Amino acid sequence: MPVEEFVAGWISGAVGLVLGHPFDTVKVRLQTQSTYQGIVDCVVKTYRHESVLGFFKGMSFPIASVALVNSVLFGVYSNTLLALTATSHQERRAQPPSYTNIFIAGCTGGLLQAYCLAPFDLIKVRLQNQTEPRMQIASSMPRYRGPVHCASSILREEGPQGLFRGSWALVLRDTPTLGIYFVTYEGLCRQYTPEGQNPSSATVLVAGGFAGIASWITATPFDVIKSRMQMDGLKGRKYGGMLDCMASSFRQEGIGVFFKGMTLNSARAFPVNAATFLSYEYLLRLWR
Ligand SMILES: C[N+](C)(C)CCCC[C@H](N)C(=O)O
Repeated sequence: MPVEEFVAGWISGAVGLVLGHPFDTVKVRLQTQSTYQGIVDCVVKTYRHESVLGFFKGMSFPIASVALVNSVLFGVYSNTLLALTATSHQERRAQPPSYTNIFIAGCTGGLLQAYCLAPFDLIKVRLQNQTEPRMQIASSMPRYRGPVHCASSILREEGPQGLFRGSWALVLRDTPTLGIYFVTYEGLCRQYTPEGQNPSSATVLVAGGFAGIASWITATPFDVIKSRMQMDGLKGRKYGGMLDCMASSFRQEGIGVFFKGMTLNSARAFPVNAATFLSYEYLLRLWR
């Protein structure tokens, strides 16, 4: 089993993650809290109240887990393609796999990475939603002191299954949309690269960026539901389950609720995934 893909997936994921975290924090807050009027309002309030550090809340666990999550995504994707088409990463430029196989491999990678991601993503979302400034008076101490305290509190208060809250919505969000992700990336690379050659860095950046946007636009409706399910349970249970969460969000806020955070998801997706694919391709070529 080629190991390079796993390692390249890990490093490239970390690069993308740091770049995109501030966008992600604002998005999570807009999706789950109704105190903000919009992106600008949320940015201003976060900055005033919590300084620039507020935007980086909840980042340490994703950094630690991106190794696992992204290496599972890229590693499973590449190895599924190997099983389906009997071509390794090096051979794929000369013998390009069909889009159906790329889609199936992307979905398989997406499904498995969603399960690894679930507990880390939950902790990230809970920490991002703490709006207390870092330095404070005892009366407004945030509920969680950090990622480890957050994980242990959830285990204690909500049980082990509490750590997987929202994981169904996460699986539904990631499985088809990671198929779309790789199909878009490959499609754009092929479009702009002469046959049999490796795509140029500019092509990889643009194809990666648009793959991220296509995947995040389609993922946003389940992303909203996922974030809301993850916050549920913090102050008692509000939703009877995923379907109930969808129905009651729709009833209260209309169809627009499923598109909350779409602008930010797309704005974040371009740089994050351009960087991810560029470093991924670069590392794999380096190790050949
Ligand atoms: C499938 N979905 C769009 C949800 C995620 C795509 C993941 C790509 C990258 N790790 C990122 O954070 O943008």
